[in-house]
Order: sequence, then C-alpha cells, then structure tokens
Amino acid sequence: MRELDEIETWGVVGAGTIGHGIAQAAATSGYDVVLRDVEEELVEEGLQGIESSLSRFEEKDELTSEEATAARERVTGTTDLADLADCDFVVEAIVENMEIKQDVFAELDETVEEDVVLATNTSTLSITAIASATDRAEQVVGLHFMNPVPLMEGVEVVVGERTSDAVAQLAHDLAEDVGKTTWESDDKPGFVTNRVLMPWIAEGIRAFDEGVATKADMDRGMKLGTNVPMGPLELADHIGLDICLDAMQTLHEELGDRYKPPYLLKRKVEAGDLGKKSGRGFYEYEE
Ligand SMILES: NC(=O)c1ccc[n+]([C@@H]2O[C@H](COP(=O)([O-])OP(=O)(O)OC[C@H]3O[C@@H](n4cnc5c(N)ncnc54)[C@H](O)[C@@H]3O)[C@@H](O)[C@H]2O)c1
Repeated sequence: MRELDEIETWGVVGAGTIGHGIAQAAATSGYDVVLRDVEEELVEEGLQGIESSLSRFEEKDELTSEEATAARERVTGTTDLADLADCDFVVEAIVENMEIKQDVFAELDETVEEDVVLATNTSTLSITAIASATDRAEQVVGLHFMNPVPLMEGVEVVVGERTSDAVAQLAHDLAEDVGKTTWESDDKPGFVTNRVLMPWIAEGIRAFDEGVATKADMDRGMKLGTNVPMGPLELADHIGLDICLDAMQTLHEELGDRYKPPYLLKRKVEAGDLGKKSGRGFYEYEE
C-alpha cells in the first residue's frame, strides 16, 4: 500500500458537486490533482466551480491570492482515465449507481499502480460490492465527503468487508491532512449519516405532501425547533433530489420498512429512561 508520505498526487473521478469539491480541498492542502469527467464540458464546469469557490475564499481573506493561485495550478482536468496512471491515491465521486461505479473501479484497477488505494465517495452503496470489481479489495475504502466539500468539516470513513486496517487508517489520515475530521462506519447501508438523514428528509417531504405545513414552515419548524442548520426540503435541494432518490431507493431495498418505533426505544421508555429529564436516556446526565 502506498503510504501517506508517498502520496503527492490525487486522482479524482467525477468533476460534479462533490468531485470538484474534493479536488479543491486536496489542492488547497498541497496535493497535485488530476480531475476526470466523461466530457470536456463537465471537466470545465468542475474547474470553473473550483475557480469560483477559491475566489470566494480569497474575498473572505481565508486564502491569500498566492495560496489560491497555487491551488488552481495544482489541478489538471482530463476526460481520459489513463491520465490517472501516475496518481498515488484515487477517490471516485461519480453517479450513485452500482454498475457504473463497478465499471469505473474495474477500469481504475487496470490503470493505476497496484499499491494505490482506491476510495469511493458513495453515499449509500456497498463498499464491499464496489471493491469486488477490483483485484485489490483490501485497498478499497469509503471516503464520504460532505457537501459542500470545501466548507464541511466531517468525512465518514467506511470500512468494507475486505478493507485492511492500514487502508482504513490511511483514509482517516488523508482526510485529516486536507483539514477534515473523521468518524468510522461499517459497510452497512447508508453508513452513519445517510441511514439517519435520509428517512428524516423522506418524512419531511411526505409531511409537506400531506399538507402538514407549507414548504417554508416545514423548513423553519425543523430549523428553529430542532436547531439544525437546514430543514428537510432545503437540505434535499442542497444535496440534489436525484442523489436523495438514489440513496432512498438503496436504503429501501436493503433495509425495508424502517418506520416502526425501534424496540430499543420502547425498552428504554419502559425502563423509565426518558432522556435528560430522567437523568438517563441513550446517555447519562448530571442531576
Ligand atoms: N450531492 C451530495 O450532497 C453528496 C454528498 C455526499 C456524497 N455524495 C456522493 O458523491 C457522488 C457524486 O455525487 P455528486 O452530487 O457530485 O453528483 P453530480 O451529479 O454532481 O456529479 C457526478 C459527476 O460524475 C460524472 N461521471 C459519471 N460517470 C463518470 C465516469 N465514468 N467517469 C468520470 N465521471 C463520471 C458525471 O458526468 C457528473 O459530472 C455520488 O456517489 C453521491 O452519492 C453526494
């Protein structure tokens, strides 16, 4: 496995919302980046996205113009996967579709050196199934950046059935090296974040559709009432409704009916563990 201190160049496959964000985060942290999409126009849009975001960081004095220029110069766009041949680490951020991701991983497996780690940014799909398209399953890991990547601190490391401990650790180290903070999830549908977030968004959409409140009041209610930065409809728009639908379809296929109250919740209430007010819920609280 190529170690952290041997990694100079990242390959990023997919120049959309997440891909160009990852390219920017890596370039701002000093890595060279080869950013690949399927059409010239999409590569250009990705590079343009990086340009606009770097300019905003400059305007806010969060990057000097030298730092922004250096970051811009570190990213090279391409439509040819073969241009990733010399990359030391590759992260994929293409459409949320198992067959297409497996095709890309099989192609990457043939393209990059055999000690290079391949990461996927999938929101819900099995890392293990994606890895099975390669001959290096122990070197495939989930590295789930959040949207918008340059601003969001969190990155979820997802450990597949065959992912080695060293590769999982490398994923944590790389994310931290580009200024992020990580947590780890097993390779179960939706991992930590989308397993919990997607039903929340789905319920917000259903509640709106059933006339519970206006769009604005659904979002305002959840923001002011539960202290989240965005309500469900706003957040769905921010993530991309297609991305949400793909994620929900995967969760539905894999997990089925998730709307019954969890047994654990019933048991805790029966035990009198009601949360903060009783001093104990899922956590313990000082009286
Ligand atoms: N949007 C979000 O909020 C979000 C958050 C976290 C993770 N993700 C995940 O990240 C991935 C990408 O999502 P996105 O929102 O950036 O999607 P997007 O639609 O904005 O971008 C996907 C890009 O991949 C390109 N692409 C498709 N096939 C390709 C191939 N074979 N080679 C290279 N590029 C290819 C498309 O042309 C497109 O530009 C998905 O797996 C998604 O689930 C998305």
